Amino acid sequence: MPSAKIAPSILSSDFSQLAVECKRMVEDGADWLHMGHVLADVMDGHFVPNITIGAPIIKSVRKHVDTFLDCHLMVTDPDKWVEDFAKAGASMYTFHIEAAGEDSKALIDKIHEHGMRAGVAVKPKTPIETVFPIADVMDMCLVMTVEPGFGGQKFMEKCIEKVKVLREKFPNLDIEVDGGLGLDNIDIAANAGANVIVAGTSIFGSPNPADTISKLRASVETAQAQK
Ligand SMILES: O=C(CO)[C@@H](O)[C@H](O)COP(=O)(O)O
Ligand SMILES: [Fe+2]
Repeated sequence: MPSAKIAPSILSSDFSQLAVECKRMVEDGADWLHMGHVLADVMDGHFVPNITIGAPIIKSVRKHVDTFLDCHLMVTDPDKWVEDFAKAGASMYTFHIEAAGEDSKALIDKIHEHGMRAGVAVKPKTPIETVFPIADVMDMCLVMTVEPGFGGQKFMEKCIEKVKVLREKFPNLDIEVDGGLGLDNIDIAANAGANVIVAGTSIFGSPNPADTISKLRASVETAQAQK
């Protein structure tokens, strides 16, 4: 079973202090930093109704931390940004299967050629079976537990069934959950087999982020020990 990793989502950070916020999370025990990217695509409209940050910000953050940068691309044309993110210092490039469709396998190859790990994200309404044909080439599956676009939304428990199905079929795969996760629902995700936990609001909004990170990790490790 792959190890537990806690990835605070910088979407919930103070963007005016981004490097300081990232360093604070690393000092508080974060394994990865989850960098959500929602870019406007002027040709196609938006994948989600929000715009946040892109590769230039990753490049700036990379100067301050050597932590694993887990980049979640919520964009209509994920193929377009691979080179920029690789050059900027991204560690993982996770794209949405809804955006890449039939081109997913070729996109994973391209991400690998650019020296990054490849993650594949699925929105709440997308059946998990859509990733099965590429499961042997992807490095991680991101199961969204909210509709992508914003931090601070309510956890959708029904998405956890997908985590169970994936874990059963792919015991060694990194399975990431993202959206509405915190100490009140982490056990549900951990018991289903998720090992990479994204948490924005619950970590950045905690009076003691180090304690929250440590409790989230303990939940995953306890669930893994019981399997
Ligand atoms: O990808 C996304 C939202 O689309 C996330 O990574 C959020 O940033 C998670 O934030 P919380 O739901 O934990 O506040
Ligand atoms: Fe995310």
